[in-house]
Amino acid sequence: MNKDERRVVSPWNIANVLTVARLALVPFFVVCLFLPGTGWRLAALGVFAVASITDHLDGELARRYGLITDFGKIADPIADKALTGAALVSLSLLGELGWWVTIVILGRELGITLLRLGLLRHAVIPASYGGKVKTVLQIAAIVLYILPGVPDVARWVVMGAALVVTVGTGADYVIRAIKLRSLAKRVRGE
Ligand SMILES: O=P(O)(O)OC[C@H](O)CO
Repeated sequence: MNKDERRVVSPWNIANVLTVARLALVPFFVVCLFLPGTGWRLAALGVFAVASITDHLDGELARRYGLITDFGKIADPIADKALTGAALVSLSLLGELGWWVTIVILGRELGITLLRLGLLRHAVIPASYGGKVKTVLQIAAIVLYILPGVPDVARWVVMGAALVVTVGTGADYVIRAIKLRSLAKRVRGE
């Protein structure tokens, strides 16, 4: 074991603080989105953009400075889901996005979160590369829905891609979880 592996990383590091800050921005984003007028819409877009940038930043800082913690591996996807979930539900409540899209995406996100938490005693399942691509696509689609005047076809193409990757990566996590569980059982000799 080298010095770095022995080093204990506090969960209260800059990467995790950014993750928690993203979570804290969610209510401000929702309030701005529901307030009438283009000014508030653009404010909602600004808050959403800042929160989304922290998604990229926290992972980058954690990797670069060795700040990867189990707390971060669990909290980062939860903060992402809270932000995108709040945006999707709000857009559906405003009548700007079909409820079925929100339900499919939230169903996948909730299911994978429960799967992650359920497997915690065996291992922490971090976000996969596909999961990160999925989040970027969801964020891009949501931005197109929030921005006034974007053609419907552009919104649909990006949201369609987000839906496909969301469901596909969800299935991939389920397969990984099944393999992990049977491996853990074999190790315990069950
Ligand atoms: O697909 P998930 O559940 O691993 O979530 C991915 C994260 O949101 C990427 O930052």
